[in-house]
Amino acid sequence: MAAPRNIQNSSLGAQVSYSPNLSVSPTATFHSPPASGSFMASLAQRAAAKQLKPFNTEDIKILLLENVNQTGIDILKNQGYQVEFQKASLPEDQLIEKIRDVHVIGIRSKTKLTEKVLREAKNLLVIGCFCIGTNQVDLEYAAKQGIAVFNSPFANSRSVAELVIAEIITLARQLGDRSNEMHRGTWNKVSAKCWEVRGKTLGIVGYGHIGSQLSVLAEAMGMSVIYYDVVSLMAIGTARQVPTLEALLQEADFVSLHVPETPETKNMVSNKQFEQMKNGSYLINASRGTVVDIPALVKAMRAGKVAGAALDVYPNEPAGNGDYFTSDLNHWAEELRTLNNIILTPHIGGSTEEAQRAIGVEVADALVRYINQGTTLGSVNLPEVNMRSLTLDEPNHARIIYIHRNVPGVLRRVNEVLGDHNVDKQISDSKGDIAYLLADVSDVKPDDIKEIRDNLEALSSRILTRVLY
Ligand SMILES: NC(=O)c1ccc[n+]([C@@H]2O[C@H](COP(=O)([O-])OP(=O)(O)OC[C@H]3O[C@@H](n4cnc5c(N)ncnc54)[C@H](O)[C@@H]3O)[C@@H](O)[C@H]2O)c1
Ligand SMILES: O=C(O)CC[C@@H](O)C(=O)O
Repeated sequence: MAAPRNIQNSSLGAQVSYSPNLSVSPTATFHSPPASGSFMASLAQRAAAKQLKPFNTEDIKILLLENVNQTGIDILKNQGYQVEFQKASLPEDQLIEKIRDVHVIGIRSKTKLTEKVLREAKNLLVIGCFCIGTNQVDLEYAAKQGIAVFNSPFANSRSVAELVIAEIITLARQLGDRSNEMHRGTWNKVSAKCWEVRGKTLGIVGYGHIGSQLSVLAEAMGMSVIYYDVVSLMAIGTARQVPTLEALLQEADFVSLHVPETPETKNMVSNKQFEQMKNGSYLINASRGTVVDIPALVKAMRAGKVAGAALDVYPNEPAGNGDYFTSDLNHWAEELRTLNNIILTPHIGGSTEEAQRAIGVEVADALVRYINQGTTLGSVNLPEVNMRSLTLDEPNHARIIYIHRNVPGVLRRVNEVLGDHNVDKQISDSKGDIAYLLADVSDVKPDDIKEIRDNLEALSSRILTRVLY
C-alpha cells in the first residue's frame, strides 16, 4: 500500500482557513457550477445553493492536454480555476515536470499516466479522461494515492458505431481504393468482389455500449448480427450471442472489435484467429491498438484470407496532429500502407462535434463536483459516494472528505475524531483496498476544522484528507 500523500498547496488539502463570509468570491460556488447546463447543476441551483469557500478557486491549477473540447474548458474557467490548455499530449519528461504543479489533469487517449508519472504528481486530486477508455491511466495506483479518475462512459459510442457502419460499406465496395485511384487520375470501374451488405453477417466482439449501438444500425441495413462477449448479454433486435470467439469468426463476413484494452484482449486477433475467419471476410478495429496482431493481419491480407480491414487505433500513436505515422512508431507501418482495401484513420472513432462537446461537459462537470463537493459519482477507480449538498440555512458547516485504507477499525477512529461535533450526515463506501468517507459537521469554528483535519491526518489509515467549508 502506498504512503499517504501530502498535498503541497496548503489552501487545498493540507490546511484550512476559515472564513465566515459566505460570499467570498462569485466564482467560489460550492454547489452550482455555472454554465454547465447539467442535470446535477440545475438540481443544485434549485436547492438554493450555499456559497462556500472550500479554497480560493483560483488556487486550483488545471492542465488540459490533447485538445479537450471548448465546452469543458469553459466550464472549468467559469469556476475561476487556472486552466492551461495544450493541443497535443506531452512527452513523458515534460509531463512529469508539468504534473508536479497541478491539482487536476485532463487528458484523452494518448497521455499515459503511469505509476512513474503519477508518483511525481504530489498535488494531483483528480484526473479527467475526456474519452471512454481509461486504460492509459494506472487506475489502481491513482486510487492508492487518493486521486479520483473520471471519464465519459458513452458520449461518443454512437459516433464510433456510425464510423464502423461507414467502414463496412466502404470495405465491401472497395471505396477507398477506387477513390485513391481517381485521385491519381485512374478510372477503374470494378464490380468483382464488391458486395452489398444486405444479408451479410456482422460479428461484433464486445457487446457493450458501442457494440450494441452498432448492432441496431447494422440490422437496419439488413445485416444479420452475431456477437461474442465474456458476459451473457441481452440481444438487441434479432442479434444472437455466440458462445466463443471462434464460433463468431467462423460465421461472420465482417468482424468488428469493441473490447477494452486488457491483458486478455492483447493480440486477441492473431494468426490463429485469422485462420478461423471466413475466406474473404473483413476486419474492423476501432477499440484499442493492442487488440489486433498487425503483422498477422498483414499476412492474412496478403494471403487473401482477409479481403479488407479498417484500423482506427494502433499500439503506438503519434502525440498530435501533423506528426508522422511511420515505422519509427510501429515497425510495420510502411508495410500496412502498401495493402489494398485497408482504411487507416487516426483514432477518430469518437471525433465528432456532438461527441466531443458532450464529453467536455460531462467530464468537466464531474471534475467540478469532485473538487467543490467531494462527490465521486461516476468515478472509475474510487467508490461512488454522493451526499446531499449543504444549503444556505446551514452556516458554519464543514464537509470532511477522508480517503483511507479499507482496514478494520477506521470508522470507529474517524468517529472518535468527529465525536465532539454534531455530524449532520455521513456516508462511506469502499472499493477494494480503498474507502471514501464524506461527513458534514455542523457548528464548527476555524479551530475545530483545523483540529479535525489534523487528527484525521494523524490516523495511520489516512490516504488523503480534504475539508470543504
Ligand atoms: N476509436 C475510438 O475513438 C473509440 C471511441 C470510444 C471507445 N473506444 C474503445 O472501444 C472499446 C469499447 O468501448 P465500449 O464503450 O463499447 O466499452 P464497454 O465497456 O461498454 O463494452 C465492452 C464490452 O467488451 C466486453 N469484453 C471485455 N473483455 C472481453 C473479452 N476478453 N472478450 C469478449 N468481450 C469482452 C465487456 O463485457 C463489454 O460488454 C474500448 O476499448 C474503448 O476504449 C474507441
Ligand atoms: O478522443 C480520444 O482520444 C479517445 C477516443 C476513444 O478511444 C475513447 O476511448 O473514448
